Amino acid sequence: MSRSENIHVSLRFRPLSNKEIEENESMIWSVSSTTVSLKPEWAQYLLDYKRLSRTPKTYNYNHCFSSKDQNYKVYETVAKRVVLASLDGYNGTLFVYGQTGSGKTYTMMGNDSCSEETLRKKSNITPIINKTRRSVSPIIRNHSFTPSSEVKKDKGLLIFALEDLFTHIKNSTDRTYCLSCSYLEIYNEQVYDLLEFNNDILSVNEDPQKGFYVRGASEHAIGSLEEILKFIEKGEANRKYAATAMNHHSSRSHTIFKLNVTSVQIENNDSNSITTESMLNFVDLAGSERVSNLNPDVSFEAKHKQNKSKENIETLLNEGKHINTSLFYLCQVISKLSEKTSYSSDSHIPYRNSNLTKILRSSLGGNSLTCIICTAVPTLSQFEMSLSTLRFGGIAKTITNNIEANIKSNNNSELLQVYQKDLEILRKELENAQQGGKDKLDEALGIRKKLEERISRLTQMLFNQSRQNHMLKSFEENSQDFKSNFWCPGAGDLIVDIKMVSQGEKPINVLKFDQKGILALEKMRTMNLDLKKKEQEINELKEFKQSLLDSKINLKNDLKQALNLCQQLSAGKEKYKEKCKKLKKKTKIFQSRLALVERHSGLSNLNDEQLQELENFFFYSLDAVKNAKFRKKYESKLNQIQHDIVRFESPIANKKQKQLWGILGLHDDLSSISSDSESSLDFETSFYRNNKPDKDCYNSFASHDISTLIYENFENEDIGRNYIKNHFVSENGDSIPLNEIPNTLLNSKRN
Ligand SMILES: Nc1ncnc2c1ncn2[C@@H]1O[C@H](COP(=O)(O)OP(=O)(O)OP(=O)(O)O)[C@@H](O)[C@H]1O
Repeated sequence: MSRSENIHVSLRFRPLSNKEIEENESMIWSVSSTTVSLKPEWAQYLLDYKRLSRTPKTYNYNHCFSSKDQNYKVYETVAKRVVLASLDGYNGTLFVYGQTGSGKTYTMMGNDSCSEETLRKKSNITPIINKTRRSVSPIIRNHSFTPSSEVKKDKGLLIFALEDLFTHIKNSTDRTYCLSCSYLEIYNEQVYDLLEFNNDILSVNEDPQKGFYVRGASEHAIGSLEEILKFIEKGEANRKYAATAMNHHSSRSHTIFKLNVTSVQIENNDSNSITTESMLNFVDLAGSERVSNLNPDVSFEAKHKQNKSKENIETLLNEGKHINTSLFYLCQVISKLSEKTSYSSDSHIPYRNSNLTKILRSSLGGNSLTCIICTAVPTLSQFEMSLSTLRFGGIAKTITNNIEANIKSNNNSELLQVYQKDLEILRKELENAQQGGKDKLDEALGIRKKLEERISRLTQMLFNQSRQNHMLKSFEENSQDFKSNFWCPGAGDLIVDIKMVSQGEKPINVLKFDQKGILALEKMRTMNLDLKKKEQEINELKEFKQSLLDSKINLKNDLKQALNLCQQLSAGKEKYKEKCKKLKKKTKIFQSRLALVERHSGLSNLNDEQLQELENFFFYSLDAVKNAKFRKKYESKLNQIQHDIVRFESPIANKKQKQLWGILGLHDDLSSISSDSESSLDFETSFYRNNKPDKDCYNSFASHDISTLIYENFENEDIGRNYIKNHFVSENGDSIPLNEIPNTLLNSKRN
């Protein structure tokens, strides 16, 4: 069953620093247990100097802490509840928010030493602007509040929380707890692992079930408080700090210390146990800062002989830019969450804008008891920055989270049941022994020792079991990663085992395997084999897919060809149809002709031969008819022509006739004339000339007559011809050769 709970917000002002006291800075805020307001005289002052536009309001929070309050009070008042709830399976987040130098790291980490070692280091601290990680513990940081020799020890909330947790775990008799931790840093928007420092950038991934998580972050099992403090110290040594005007030891990154708390409740009566799993986040944010506050304190630097290089300033500016940007996105998420209605969904909350908001996703509006401690500087000079922090806190406390304990029911192994029974028996024995008075004291102590041993063994077993489960889960989730981390080149399927790792083979992100981890390795080996098989199957499938693709292409081409063929066929079909139509028509005609033929010939059912004969006959007749038609046509034309000839010839003939008759008459006349041939010839020629007969007529008649004339009038032909030659000329005056006089005329004359 989940329940809603608003984010718990408290406000804390730090005391004035030595420097601020020297500069006569005043504390302008008055603080009660739950409210913060400006002191009236300072409110008026700020209004007068226009640093405030209207009368300031009183700010309410779940708790407010004055500059005199110690970390312990803060822990007891606001953090303890969240921390202890983790033992019952509730996720929790404690985070500190505020401007740079306002006491966030002090609140979270304190200024107390965790070990003798760190105390020894204290005297060697040289706060410098650095780009790289330094081996400086947070708990040995140099405070300018009191002389270093008199540093007042004050543990941070994280240390109080861990101490509290371990005390509770120790006192718990019905549950066994397993703790593991990881420590992350977001520097310039990149996520680093502070416990496995190798400068590898980790990615923040999203999982539908888990939500956002940092992939590849190392997780370390914790056996004791000392162990965990060592991890913190290691992480802090890798964290980035730098000196700025506001803080000589300013955090340049956001850090998230994650504590996984798993508990197993041991029931006496049955083998079922309740397992709870929770996550506690301790978030120390880098402080929002003004660019003007970034310059390192010159006097401080001079004191420490520190060179203020241009490069350092650029680094600081870049860091400041990233810090402010991510804080801006955090404020944006907070603001959106405060506006969130029951209708709006998470998709409207811009968690994805930065790694910080992604990592804090479950703490802001998710399943987590969240407690924000806003830290502020109470001075007049930092008024605006403090106001901004107060507003942030005001908005954040309106955000509601849905909280639900992460409880699982779990079946333990038979061994676990045996241990449970053993424990029960031992407890009873102890009770009996304790009741037996002094005599039984030794016995009771012995039983108690046994009981403690069993408990310790059981704890160890549960812890290993939980670790193993955790690892197996990780293997399943990140099998690919594990493969690449543990794959030994050239060793086939073999996995690098612990020995090889210890011999310096150096796989990256090595998990420290305990004996139980070997089991997990075995499982991983099997998984690798499975993976290989799967890869082979995938390859085969890929090949099959390729062959399918090839045949798809071939089929496509075939289809194209078939389509073309279809098109051609359909075009041919059209033609064929047309032809069929024509043939049908012809057949019809033929049939009708055939019928005609049959009707006229009186024949029926003619065979092919007969038909052929008929056809020949038909065409022959047709030719004959055609010829007869032609002949008739041309005969009539011929007649017409002949008729025309006659028509045209008759006047010529008449004329000829007339001329002939004239010639003949002349001839007679000539005969009767005296023998003076020359005169008759002259006459004759002159006649021709005067009558001008046409050339043909002249030729036809004259030649004949001339021959006759020659023959009849000249005793010698040559003399006659010469004569004619000289005197017989054509119409145009040329003399006509005798051989050209047509003989035909002679015939016609005779006729
Ligand atoms: N409540 C307090 N009591 C005594 N000293 C304090 C308190 N809060 C802060 N300080 C001192 O103020 C200085 C700045 O504090 P701290 O480094 O915690 O600031 P911060 O908010 O973490 O700054 P940044 O964001 O720059 O890291 C430190 O020297 C710290 O010891």
